[in-house]
Amino acid sequence: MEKIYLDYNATTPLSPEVEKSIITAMREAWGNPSSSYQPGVKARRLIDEARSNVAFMVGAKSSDIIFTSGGTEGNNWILQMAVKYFHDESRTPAQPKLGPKDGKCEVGKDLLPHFITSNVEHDSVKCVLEHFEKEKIAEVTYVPVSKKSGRVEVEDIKAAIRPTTVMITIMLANNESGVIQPVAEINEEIQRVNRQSPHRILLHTDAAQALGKIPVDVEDLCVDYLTIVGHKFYAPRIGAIYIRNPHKELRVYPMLFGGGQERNFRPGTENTPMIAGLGKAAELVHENLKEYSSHMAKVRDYLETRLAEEFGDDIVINGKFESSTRLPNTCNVSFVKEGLEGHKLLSHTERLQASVGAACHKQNKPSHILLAMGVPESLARNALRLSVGRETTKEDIDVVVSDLRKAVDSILSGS
Ligand SMILES: O=C(O)CC[SeH]
Repeated sequence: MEKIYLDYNATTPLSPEVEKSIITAMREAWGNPSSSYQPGVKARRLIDEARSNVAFMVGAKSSDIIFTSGGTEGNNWILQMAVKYFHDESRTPAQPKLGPKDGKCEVGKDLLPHFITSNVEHDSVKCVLEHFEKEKIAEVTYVPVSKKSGRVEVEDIKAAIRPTTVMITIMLANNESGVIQPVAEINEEIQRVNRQSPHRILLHTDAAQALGKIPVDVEDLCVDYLTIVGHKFYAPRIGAIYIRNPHKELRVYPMLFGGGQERNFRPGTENTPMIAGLGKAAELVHENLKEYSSHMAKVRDYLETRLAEEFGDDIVINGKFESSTRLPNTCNVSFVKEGLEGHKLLSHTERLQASVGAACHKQNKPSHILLAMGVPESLARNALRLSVGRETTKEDIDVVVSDLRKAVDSILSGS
């Protein structure tokens, strides 16, 4: 029987237009983009067009966009650039910043850059910062999200600032709960702090889960860096980063060295077909976001209505708070009765394809993100993450709810 895919936060298929653009680029723009003859010129033209479309999607200039292999590279690179920026600035104790106590650095102590982040970040941010701590490359404050909203609070971020704070990195929307983080509010406040200080606190957001679902605009968000991930918005497995005015305002510290591509910021012969696909996907988002978002919200809301009709008080929706908003496509639901662990439910469904949390997390452990939001362990263990896509229909939802009913009954009856 045909499967119903409800794991679009894990990854998305290529949209037909994107697939076509990739194939065309493979066939017609196979040249090295640095070559001056026709196949190379064609490739260069496709790359420039893609850069422009990616920039349009996030309200940036083309020159602010640098292509990468994906979100993990982008997040690693941006965090490493912040460390280099800190030492370049040769921050000295003589220039205290707003700090938790008297705002003074400990004179004579080797200063380490300090990062502020949340406790619900994706591993490609969380693990980098943990590595920085372990290797004594940086200090990190993990600001807990409020259990009343699933969001980090602006005041808690401000309270974490130290004289050595070099970057605040908060994801724009969470991959498991869908909760949208107050990145614009935080950054507007930090811009005020920056205006009163000799040192700039850099501002980054991992926009992986937000792109293609909600509006993402670098000026509205007041970010200095933003991570773009293709395979969450029907593009291929490639990505990009946004840097505000690279080398004019913010210095770019390459992680890779080589043949000069990407203005020497990120060398390596460009992956023209995948970049062309990313550009086409970005163009589709720029043109159709309202329609995509509205459809996904309708279908996700229908899903939650049907789940409530079918299971009543035997389920709890995680991440649905009065004081915060969620991505339009994400539903995180826990089954209350004992024995209904998420992974067991999925093994008993016949048609549903979904996950208990992030694809990169161990499926049989309760999600640290749900625990961080205050979801009791028993419910975190029994959670399913259901994320709808552009093509998901209400008929699909009816099938999924019926599939879950059969799975629940089968587990509870011991069959
Ligand atoms: O499944 C997710 O939430 C992230 C995978 Se990159």
